[in-house]
Amino acid sequence: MAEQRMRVAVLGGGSFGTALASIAADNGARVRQWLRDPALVAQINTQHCNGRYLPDYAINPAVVASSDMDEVLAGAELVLVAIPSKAFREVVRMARPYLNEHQILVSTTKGIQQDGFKLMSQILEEETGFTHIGVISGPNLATEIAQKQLTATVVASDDAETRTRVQTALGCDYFRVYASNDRYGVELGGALKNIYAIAAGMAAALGMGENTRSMLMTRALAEMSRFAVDQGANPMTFLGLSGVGDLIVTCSSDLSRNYRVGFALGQGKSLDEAVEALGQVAEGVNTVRLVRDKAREDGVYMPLAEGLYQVLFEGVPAREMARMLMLGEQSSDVEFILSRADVQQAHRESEGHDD
Ligand SMILES: NC(=O)C1=CN([C@@H]2O[C@H](COP(=O)(O)OP(=O)(O)OC[C@H]3O[C@@H](n4cnc5c(N)ncnc54)[C@H](OP(=O)(O)O)[C@@H]3O)[C@@H](O)[C@H]2O)C=CC1
Ligand SMILES: O=C(CO)COP(=O)(O)O
Repeated sequence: MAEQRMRVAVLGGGSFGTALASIAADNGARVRQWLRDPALVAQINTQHCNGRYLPDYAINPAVVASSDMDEVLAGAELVLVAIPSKAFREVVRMARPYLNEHQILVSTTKGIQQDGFKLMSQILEEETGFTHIGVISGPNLATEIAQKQLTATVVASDDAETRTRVQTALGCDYFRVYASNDRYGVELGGALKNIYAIAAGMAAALGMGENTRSMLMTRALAEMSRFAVDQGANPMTFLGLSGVGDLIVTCSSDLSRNYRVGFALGQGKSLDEAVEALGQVAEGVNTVRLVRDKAREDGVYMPLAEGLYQVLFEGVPAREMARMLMLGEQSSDVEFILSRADVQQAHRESEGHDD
């Protein structure tokens, strides 16, 4: 039986990487976790605790941490990369000499690389040229996974073996893994929703109510779908856990770091103060800049991303931006049913009749 244990490597010692490593160990896998901080390595190995990122979590003692990439990757069949987008490529390059084409490589990271607007699995592909590549994304607050709250995620890959192996490695009685073959759509949803989580946190701090949050989330979904179509992706994927599912959790919970950054901004803190106080990655801060620029470049209408960008980087007060957004174009609810162009045309015709 022992020789059938799956061998899993996790790169990253943050909250999500730690939670996933422990789930795989709960499932009986042999798990090695790579992190660069030797003090944290020692703490995980001796106290089975990650005091910096998940202090109250009892990590499965079978997880063995190390700062030695060779040791962590040797013999691994499945490699989960849980490193923030800014350092993702750098860490994959460090790992590259110890990787081989038989391994399954999966990104868990919900961010975008500025250069070329690349998603993380595209970086995995570029750096390795391997075929077994996938992503995990969904409503997965690490702190709740650590509490073994019932949770679901999506593994997305066009490679069936990748999907199945991840479902086997991570699926258990508190963590369900659904499958998708739309890797780009699943990954894009995970990255985009962080933008709107910042806006939702800000709205909450400003005392805005549930109608407002509901409007924000639904219009966020419309905006994300518009962007997905522009990028050649299938917006139907956003109806799943990695789209609307993740949007709901991240826009509703102060366990989300993006939401917390937004909340701090809404309380009047500067962006630097909010990010500093968080002490962890809030991918949405970078993503809003990249998506806003890309939307402008491609002529995609994204008023929420544009508005948030102006609040974050151009000093427009959040309340003033909310007012401007409320007075903006009143368009179609679901554009796949009634197009924006049709609504705009009807307005023009109505104005013509009024003359
Ligand atoms: N946390 C969550 O609830 C979820 C997170 N995610 C995604 O997972 C990704 C990883 O997140 P998470 O675990 O939460 O991140 P954290 O911010 O909790 O931790 C980041 C980890 O990456 C390491 N790291 C950062 N920069 C480098 C570098 N240059 N070289 C080596 N290691 C580095 C950090 O090491 P050090 O401590 O030494 O800086 C730390 O171990 C994020 O992009 C996030 O979007 C997805 C779903 C849920
Ligand atoms: O992606 C997440 C939950 O699904 C985690 O969100 P934050 O990165 O905002 O904490």
